[in-house]
Amino acid sequence: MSETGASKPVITTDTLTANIENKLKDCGKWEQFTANLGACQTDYDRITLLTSTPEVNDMIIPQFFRQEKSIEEAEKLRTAGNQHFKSAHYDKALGCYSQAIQYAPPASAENDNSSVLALCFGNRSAAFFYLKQFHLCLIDIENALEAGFPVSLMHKLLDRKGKCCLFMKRKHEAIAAFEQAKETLQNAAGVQDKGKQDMAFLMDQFIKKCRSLPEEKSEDEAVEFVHTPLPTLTASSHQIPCAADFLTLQNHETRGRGLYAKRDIKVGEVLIIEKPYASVVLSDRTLTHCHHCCVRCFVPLPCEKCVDVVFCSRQCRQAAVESYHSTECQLMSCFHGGDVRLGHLAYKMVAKAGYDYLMSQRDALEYPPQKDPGQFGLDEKGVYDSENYATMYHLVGHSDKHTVKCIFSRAVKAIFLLRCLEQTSFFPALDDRPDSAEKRRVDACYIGSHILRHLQMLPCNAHEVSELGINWEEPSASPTLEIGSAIYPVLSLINHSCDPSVVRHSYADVCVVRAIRSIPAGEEIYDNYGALHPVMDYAARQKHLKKQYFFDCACEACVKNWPLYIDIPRDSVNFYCENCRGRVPVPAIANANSLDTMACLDCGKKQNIRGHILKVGSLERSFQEALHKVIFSLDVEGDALQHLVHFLRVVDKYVHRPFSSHNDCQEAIKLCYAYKGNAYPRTKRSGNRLP
Ligand SMILES: C[S@@+](CC[C@H](N)C(=O)[O-])C[C@H]1O[C@@H](n2cnc3c(N)ncnc32)[C@H](O)[C@@H]1O
Repeated sequence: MSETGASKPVITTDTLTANIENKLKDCGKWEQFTANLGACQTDYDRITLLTSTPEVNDMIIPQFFRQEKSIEEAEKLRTAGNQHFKSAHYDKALGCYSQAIQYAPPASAENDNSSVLALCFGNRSAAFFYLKQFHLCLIDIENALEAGFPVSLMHKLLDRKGKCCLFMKRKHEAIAAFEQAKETLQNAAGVQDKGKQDMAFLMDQFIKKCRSLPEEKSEDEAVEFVHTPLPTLTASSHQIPCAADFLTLQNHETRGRGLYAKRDIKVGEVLIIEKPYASVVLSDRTLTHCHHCCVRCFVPLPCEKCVDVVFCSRQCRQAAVESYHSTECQLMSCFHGGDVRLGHLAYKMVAKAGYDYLMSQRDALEYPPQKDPGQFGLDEKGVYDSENYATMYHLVGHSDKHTVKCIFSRAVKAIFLLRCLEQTSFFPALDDRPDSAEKRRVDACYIGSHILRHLQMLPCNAHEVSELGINWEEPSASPTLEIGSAIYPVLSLINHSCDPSVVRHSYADVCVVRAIRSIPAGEEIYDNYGALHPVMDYAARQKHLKKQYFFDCACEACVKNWPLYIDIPRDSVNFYCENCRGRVPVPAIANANSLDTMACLDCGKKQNIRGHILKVGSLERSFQEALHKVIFSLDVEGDALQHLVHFLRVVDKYVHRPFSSHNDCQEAIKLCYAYKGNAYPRTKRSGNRLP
């Protein structure tokens, strides 16, 4: 790795693959090489072939370009921030201070300019204060104190803390901060005695004001900045701990493993709350979203060593460093320059599992004790646990269906990532034993085979981590933004339908799965793989699913060729036949009283379903009102969501899909749930400004 940090041109792994292909063609070895690659049976054989072919191996040298922490750069950015601050451009000042914080090295024994980081935090706290973001200001004051804020300026920081607490009506904290501020005045540099007296007088005035405040309980606003509190499962499954106890894992002849309902599941019930085994934020979000949990950072905290990632809290930073960040810190620009995309996730999965685990589990992973593929990933107690690496190892990869060229490009990427891993402390150091180098070569091929395996399975198993980009003017037009990618071993068990029964939402990087239509006992749970029947026609859906997921969809919407949303007939609704669950067409729900007996289109039986029609019709008004509240005002605090859920439960009982009101209701419910998860900005009035 370059120790100089000098800028070097960076080549993407796609270009690298093309260059290697050209080189092999130029020397007439391409045909034989691809034939050999096509004949390889395992990922280990594939990695071994590429690494033992000099024309390939010698070209896969990641270019390491890293930007170091720099006091000079930090000071430059802090000065720019101060200029914006003086002109009362607090938003711009905030941006500069956040960048300065990225570059400022933390305090250390060798680093006598240690207060730069603390000063940057202090400056940013001032910008938050003037933006009236008192909660965020307090966090940065704590950051400044932790980073060693200079004693000579401490009175200013504590005075700001007092004022923040006063604005937030935290009476006792405010008094304590002003008292402390007064005490530290004696150390204030460059302030005459008279100035100190004036300041102390003002602080006393504030203390008086605080004392006159009523006693109030302060509320923790922190969670509201990013998402509402996580829901809970009523009871969790013994077999799949992050899933509800009414789900079970089964194997289907053509669809493979899937999750099934053990009892009737109602619209709105929570089925799964899963933390990913690993997640990554997208490369354009690395300075706005937490590297560990993907949540939007309002007070970004830098990594202490690299300038490329931010964390939302000390806890996340510590968890990342202890688990995997030490094996990627300083390599982030290499991943971005190499444009490895999902490769970073594959890398992180292997880094998190660790060398010792992967070596010790080699036999168990390659030759699982279970004979039935439907049982793969279950541990010795029969538990399918998302924290168990074996669950991911056995996710469907379809490696037999990829073209040789595709395997080649993924294998190049895997070796690129392996070389990155080799730059870190992941592998044990070579020792003096004569076979040490050879053992390392074999180990490296084995670790590389895991990266390649994940690169093949991630395109059909990884999920996005999302955030609702709230458009307060037109809530129904709020886009769902992709902020990261993650691997959830349980979610990955859910098969696809173009008419899904569940919907997923992110709370930080935790995924919450809820029922979006009624699911009868025994039915399989269906997610959607980006091919929804109301908005994508049959041919486009089939093409997408075949290309990325290698199957022909035979869901009800596909088999019955349901129309697109805009083409769903509005002049007639099909109710369930009491005899055969077939279709009884009803021309106008509103005129149910005038309707007589009607015949089922499927079994021909005549019946009077006026009672059912009236039940649906009686909800029409509350449904429309709730829909209006959600779609036009994103009013999710009242009972709108409850009305929508009730409407859907009743409609599901009596009416066949497709039914346009069913779609409208589902979309409104999804918007409510999306708002409860990651959503930004969460308030209409001020928004939460992004540093
Ligand atoms: C994310 S995995 C789902 C879990 C998978 N069935 C398993 O056994 O691990 C996606 C893969 O499952 C299969 N699959 C998903 N939905 C399907 C469907 N509706 N029909 C047939 N196969 C399906 C396809 O092979 C697809 O690539």
